[in-house]
Order: sequence, then C-alpha cells, then structure tokens
Amino acid sequence: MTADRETRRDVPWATAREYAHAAAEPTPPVRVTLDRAAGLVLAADLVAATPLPAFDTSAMDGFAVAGTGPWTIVGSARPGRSWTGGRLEDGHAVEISTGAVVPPGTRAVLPVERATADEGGVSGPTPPNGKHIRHTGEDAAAGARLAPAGTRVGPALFGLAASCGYDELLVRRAPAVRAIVTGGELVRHGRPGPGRVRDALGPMLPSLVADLGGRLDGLVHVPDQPSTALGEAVEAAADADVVVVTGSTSVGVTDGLRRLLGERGARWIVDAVACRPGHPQLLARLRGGPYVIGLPGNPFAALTAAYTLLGPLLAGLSGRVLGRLPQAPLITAVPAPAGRTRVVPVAWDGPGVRALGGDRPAFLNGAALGDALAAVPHGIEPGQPVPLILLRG
Ligand SMILES: Nc1nc2c(c(=O)[nH]1)N[C@H]1C(S)=C(S)[C@@H](COP(=O)(O)OP(=O)(O)OC[C@H]3O[C@@H](n4cnc5c(N)ncnc54)[C@H](O)[C@@H]3O)O[C@H]1N2
Ligand code: MOO
Repeated sequence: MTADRETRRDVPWATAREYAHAAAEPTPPVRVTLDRAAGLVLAADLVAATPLPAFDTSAMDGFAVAGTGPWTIVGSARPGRSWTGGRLEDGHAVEISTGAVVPPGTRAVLPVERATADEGGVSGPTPPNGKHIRHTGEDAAAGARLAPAGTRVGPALFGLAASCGYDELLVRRAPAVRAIVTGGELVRHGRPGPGRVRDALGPMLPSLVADLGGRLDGLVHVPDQPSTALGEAVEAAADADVVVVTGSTSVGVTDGLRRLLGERGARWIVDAVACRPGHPQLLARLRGGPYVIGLPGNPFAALTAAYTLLGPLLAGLSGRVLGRLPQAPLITAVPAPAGRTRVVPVAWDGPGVRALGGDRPAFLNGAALGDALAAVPHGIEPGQPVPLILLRG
C-alpha cells in the first residue's frame, strides 16, 4: 500500500467531499445552442452583450410626458413601433404602452390610471422625473458580468442570456458516468425469491446521477463470479469520465473492487470515509483513465456515499465550485460515534430539521420521504446547526 493511500484512508466526511472535488479535472468547454444547455455549467463568465434594458423603456401603460401638465397628445409609442417625432417638447405627451421606447425629452410616464385624457389632451399630477422609466443599462451595463463561470444553467439564466442576445453558450458537458451494479444475489424484476435481493440501485442511479450534474450513459449488472467479470466491466467503461461501482466495496471474499484497483495501480483519492452509513465508499483514478467511485451495496449507504463523493466529483468535473452546504438547527437528538459523522434523513418543515428515522444502511424509507440529509458530527446537541444536503429542488 502506498503512503499516499494511507493518508486517504477513513477521511472525515467534509474532507472527503473536498478531496473528491479537488481531484476533478474539469471537462473541456464546448459551445452549444441555448436549447441544449439545460443543466450544463457555464465554462466562461456570462457578460451582458448589450445594456439591460437595451433602451429607455416604459414600465407602465400611460403617457410619456415632457414638462408639466396639462399636456397635448402628439402621438403614440408601442412595443416594436417607436415614436418618430424626435425630441418631445415641454407640454407634449405621447400615449405609450409598457415595453415601448420612451421618446427622447420625456420627463416620466404618467400611468393611465392617474391620467384624465380627452380629445387631444391629457392632465394629471406631474410625475417625478424618471418615474416609470426603466433606463438603458440600469439593470446591467454592456460588458457587466451577469453570471460567473461555474454557474449551472437554469431557467432564469436561459432567459437572462437570451435577453442580451445570446444564441449559444460556452459550457462544460455533463460528465459521462457508467454504472456497474455488482451482486450475484440481485434480481431485476418482480419480487425477489428466497435469499435473493431486488436491485434497488440500478433504478436509483439515472435520476441520482442527473441530479448531481452527470449523465448516466450506461449501466450493466455484473455477478460476483467469475471474479474477472468486474475487471472486464471496468475495462469496457474506460472511455467514461466516471465509473460508479455499487457493492463489492467491503472486505468480503466476494468484494473485489479494492483488490482490482490495487492491481491496476489506481491513484487513491478517498479510501473509506469516517461516516455512517457509507463507510466503505471509495474514490480512485485509474492510470490515464476514468475516476472510479465505489458505492456500498446497502442502498441507503450507497445514496449517502453518492452525495459524499460522486456529487462533489461531478461538480469539479463540470467546473462548479463546491459551495458551502446550507445549515439548520437539528432539533432531535442524533448520537454520532466519536470520530464519525452520521448521515440521517431529516424533515425541514419548520425553523429546524428533525430526524425521520428509517435510516439503517439498507433501508431507504427515511431518505425517500426526507427533505434533506443531515451530516451530524459527533457531539452535536439538539439545537445546534448541522450541514444539509437538500434532496428536493
Ligand atoms: N467484515 C466487514 N464486513 C463489512 C464491513 C466491514 O467493515 N467489515 N462493512 C459493512 C458495511 S458498513 C457495508 S455498507 C457493507 C458494504 O458492502 P459491499 O459494498 O461490499 O456490498 P455487498 O457486500 O455486495 O452488499 C451489501 C448489502 O447490500 C445489498 N445490496 C448490494 N447491492 C444491492 C443493490 N443493487 N440493491 C439492493 N441491495 C443491494 C446486498 O445484498 C447486501 O445485503 O459491507 C459491510 N460488511
Ligand atoms: O456504513 Mo455501511 O455503509 O453501514 O452500510
């Protein structure tokens, strides 16, 4: 065993997340059209290509007025059809719609509700200078940074990019993940027979990987025997960015993942995490090849391990920062053993979070119902804040 591996053994939970994130080399940037950018991550700052708004815009339906009232109505301005009469003179008004270009010389816009219009004229209180006008560049000047590289493209960012004229974005593609589900006892359909176990992880992985920012582009099931099968499956996934192996992370005779990584001279990044459940999880990188994540076979342990190592790794690969986790006071007692973090499903339906139970390593009940996973270090008293991994968008 290398000295390097020694230092990567039984890593504290928060440190394990940092190691996974720091080990990731971001995928190369690609330019994609807006309709293909959903969920991807900006590879460069998004800067305002035009001022926002791009022109002095009326924020109300009413009258663009110059000087003090009453005013003579000299024309109209509609979105896409501007007033062409030049500079508005004092005592003149242009009937204007929300979104139309405000004529030069306008003092303010008098909303229709405040105006009394009759044949050719309009009166009402003289509005303060600039009222109800969205001025050119008021939201952002041309060239201003709207979103930093590393931002995940979501609905608002699409709208923002389109607002200032982008048709394409420079992004990093979602890292390609290949999954290998191990276990000779697993069945994939129906109720398991005696001594058999229904595969819970295969159905869980596509949405889990997508939520964490990756793209699952293949999933195979591999039996424990012959013992060469896992190696062959890992070999076949060599072109992926990340290979996720479920099961086989422990030290039993049927658990071959650590042995396989040792034989191939993989570089250890995290060799087990000081948490419960999910202790035997691991992260290594094959020489010149993909990262390999080992998720324990117990389903809740696998889920917590995915949030511990896979999430930060995928964030790093797509150029996202590892943001600080939100925190909330834990209002129930959750004893964690010395030196270990306990990861438990919690409900967040008030000022604090409360443990839900249903959190034994093989049981997904609590996580299926929970709002978040709380990472509870040893010695936390009820009322103290704990970091949370949110399970709902
Ligand atoms: N001597 C030791 N034994 C174990 C240790 C240890 O430190 N020393 N750690 C335990 C912990 S903690 C865990 S977690 C498990 C991890 O085991 P593996 O990752 O090797 O997984 P398996 O042995 O294959 O399976 C464990 C358990 O999970 C069930 N399983 C596996 N895959 C699936 C699946 N896709 N869907 C549903 N259930 C699955 C499997 O049937 C077993 O019941 O090791 C402990 N042992
Ligand atoms: O820690 Mo294991 O991961 O208890 O289930």
